Amino acid sequence: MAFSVRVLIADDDKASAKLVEVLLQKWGVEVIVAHDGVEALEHIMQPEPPSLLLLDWEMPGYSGIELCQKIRQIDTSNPPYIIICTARDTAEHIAEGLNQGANDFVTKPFNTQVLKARIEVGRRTLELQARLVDAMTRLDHLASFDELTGLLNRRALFERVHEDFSRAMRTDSRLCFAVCDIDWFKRINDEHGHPAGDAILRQLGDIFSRQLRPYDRVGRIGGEEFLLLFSVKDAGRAHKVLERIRQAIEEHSFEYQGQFISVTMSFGATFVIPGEKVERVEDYFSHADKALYQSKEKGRNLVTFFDNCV
Ligand SMILES: Nc1nc2c(ncn2[C@@H]2O[C@H](COP(=O)(O)OP(=O)(O)OP(=O)(O)O)[C@@H](O)[C@H]2O)c(=O)[nH]1
Repeated sequence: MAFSVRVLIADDDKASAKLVEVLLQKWGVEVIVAHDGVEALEHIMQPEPPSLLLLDWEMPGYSGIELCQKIRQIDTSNPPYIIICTARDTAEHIAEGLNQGANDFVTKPFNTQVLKARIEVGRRTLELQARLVDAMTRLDHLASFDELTGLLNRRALFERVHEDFSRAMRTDSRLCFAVCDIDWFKRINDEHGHPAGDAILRQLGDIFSRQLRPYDRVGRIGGEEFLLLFSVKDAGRAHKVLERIRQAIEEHSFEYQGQFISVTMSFGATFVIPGEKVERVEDYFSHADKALYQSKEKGRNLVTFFDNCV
């Protein structure tokens, strides 16, 4: 399907605006009309604004040029395509319009063929812009999220963990920092195949997302290792949260191509209290890792807190 644009015609000359409106509608373009600069700006500031603007140079409220200046100050990845319309077609005027942020210029009275061609140029430019924005959004997503589980990847997670730590220190709030690792995952891969292992990782991503609140942090930091960070009042409650997650995993029916596979995870955690000597994320990570090691040593499928393992 052809990429479609919504056009705003801003012109205080009602007859001229009507003429262009009828033409554009005949060409299958969706149109909105404003008869002064203020009304035009209201449309432009809507959450889903028109993407192509045909602005008359001279209008009450704001002129087309003033609107250009205002629009170009808006920080957006999807700026509108602006065509200034005017009878002033000297080189100075054209240059001024373009310098103030217009993309193109059409002279009045309109030549229908030229107007149609210029709108088509705008449509093509907006289509390219939309594709670029889409590609950038997908790249941003790939840079921060683990493709398999849909959770944050290591780099993006640690960035957020550092931010959360600084905030917790400032606001004197407490956090639980936990690492967890699938038990006997090599054996699972060997017995059921690597794709089955991948399916387990994907299903774990769903379990973690369901078990934690949207503002808690969870990410995949290595092959079968995850990191969780959530705010909690005391170590007792932190223990309950992790126990609940451990149990949800133990009780979940992991399924791959009709096979049901038992999966458990071991957890190592530490409770973060602002003002304590240890303040570096890396130190908490190492404490949680030591506690995880103890969970593995004690038989797996366990939650161990660092305080209980030194
Ligand atoms: N399917 C799949 N397997 C992975 C992935 N990343 C790491 N693994 C596997 O995870 C396994 C980890 O094995 P080990 O480090 O020996 O640990 P384990 O078998 O889970 O044993 P414990 O941790 O001691 O309980 C290895 O076989 C890796 O190949 C992945 O993305 N997909």
